[in-house]
Amino acid sequence: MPNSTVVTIFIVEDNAWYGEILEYRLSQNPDYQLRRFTTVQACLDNLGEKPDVITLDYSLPDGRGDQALRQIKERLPEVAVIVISGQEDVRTAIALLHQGAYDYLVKDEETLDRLWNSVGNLQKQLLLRRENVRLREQIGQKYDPQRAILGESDQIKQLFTLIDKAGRANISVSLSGETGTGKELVAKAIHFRSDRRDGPFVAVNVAAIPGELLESELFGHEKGAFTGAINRRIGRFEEANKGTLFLDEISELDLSLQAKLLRVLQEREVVRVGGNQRIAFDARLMVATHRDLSKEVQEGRFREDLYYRLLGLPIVLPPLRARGHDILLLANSFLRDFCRQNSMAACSISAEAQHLLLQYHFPGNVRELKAVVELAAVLAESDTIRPQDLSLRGERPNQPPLIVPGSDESLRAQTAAIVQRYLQTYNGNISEVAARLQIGKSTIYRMLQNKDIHLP
Ligand SMILES: Nc1ncnc2c1ncn2[C@@H]1O[C@H](COP(=O)(O)OP(=O)(O)OP(=O)(O)O)[C@@H](O)[C@H]1O
Repeated sequence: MPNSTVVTIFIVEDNAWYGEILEYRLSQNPDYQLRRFTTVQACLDNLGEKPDVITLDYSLPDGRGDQALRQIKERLPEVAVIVISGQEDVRTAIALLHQGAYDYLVKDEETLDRLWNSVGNLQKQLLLRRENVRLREQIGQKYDPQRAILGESDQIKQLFTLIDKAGRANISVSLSGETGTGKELVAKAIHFRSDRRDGPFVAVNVAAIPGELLESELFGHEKGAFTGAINRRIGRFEEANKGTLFLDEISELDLSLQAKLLRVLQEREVVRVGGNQRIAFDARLMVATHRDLSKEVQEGRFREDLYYRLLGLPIVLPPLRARGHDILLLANSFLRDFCRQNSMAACSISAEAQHLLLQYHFPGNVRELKAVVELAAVLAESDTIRPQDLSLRGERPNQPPLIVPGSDESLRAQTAAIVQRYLQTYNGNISEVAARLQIGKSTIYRMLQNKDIHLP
């Protein structure tokens, strides 16, 4: 069954005429296996058939959509429920999405197309999931994140060789490269190629944790070790037992913690803050930094003995601007994924925009490229991305920089700002805004639910 392309869909609709229309539209895909019910109870009675998708009329004779949704989800948490309502009600939509509905559609002239797209997207996700399960079963191992590293340039080919070597040898690995070049991605790839792949991959960004909390984050603490230590907590070293511990931005570790880390690595034991028991750990260490660690040593900010202990196999990630046509390969891949995930028409990049991307210096590297391309897909007024849709720093001096390096949040904030502007212009008319931006109404409802935007 996991390999099958069939999607089982229940249509729950008491209006016979409308039910017929929905069934007719969906029946145009021969892979959709359809069943129709007119009451919540009849739907519940047949959940044993394990439908993949349920389209649920909000007002059924024996129950409202939210109650029905709860009952369905209690019994079949995996099923995707698309609620179809007679009238648009933002509050209800938000509540339903919050309750786990996959989508919320309003009965209007576009419902059939939206339903078709929504179910189409679900089918793609479902098939991917099934394929994934099948492959895992077939090769008897977990998904290989090395496949997630895209690139055909010589630099990336060399990187694959190093990942392979690092996967086979159980030595420390130190990754360096500018922000957003893929250091964490590579660390994960090495972990999943190593014989520790069945153990955990634990990542800690040293720079993101306040100094006073870092020691307990890494090594754990005993109950009452300090104000606020209400319970005992194991640290990341213990958590990574039998797996890999990835310490990002290692150069930000202060000198006193550097001394503690060195001792832990020498003795292969940790002592929780406020405790005295020595706890052995078995984790492979990988570290990353965007700084030149040897320079940090020279300038006295990083201990030399720790540096040599951590260095292991050094891997340097090239900046994106040095990867030639990989830029376009990555851009097209990010664009395809983004359009698919957001039910947008597939976009392409015009020759002029491609030229611009190839010329740009990408200080935020792959992370920046991803954000630029996704934002361009939102801003583009047709299905082709043109140079004016690309928010490249320094390209348009009159505009504030749209993408902040190192921040995945920036795209979200920018998208929200655009949607908010449109909502303002179109007096909060969600259908109008969705149509103009070519995004699904459910995307807007989700943004409202997350309080990224608000109704004017
Ligand atoms: N070669 C690649 N193929 C596909 N995606 C990539 C590639 N390199 C990086 N990415 C994506 O770019 C983003 C940034 O990657 P990652 O977090 O690994 O970078 P980093 O070097 O660890 O960044 P930082 O130094 O800021 O922590 C992630 O979304 C990652 O999946």
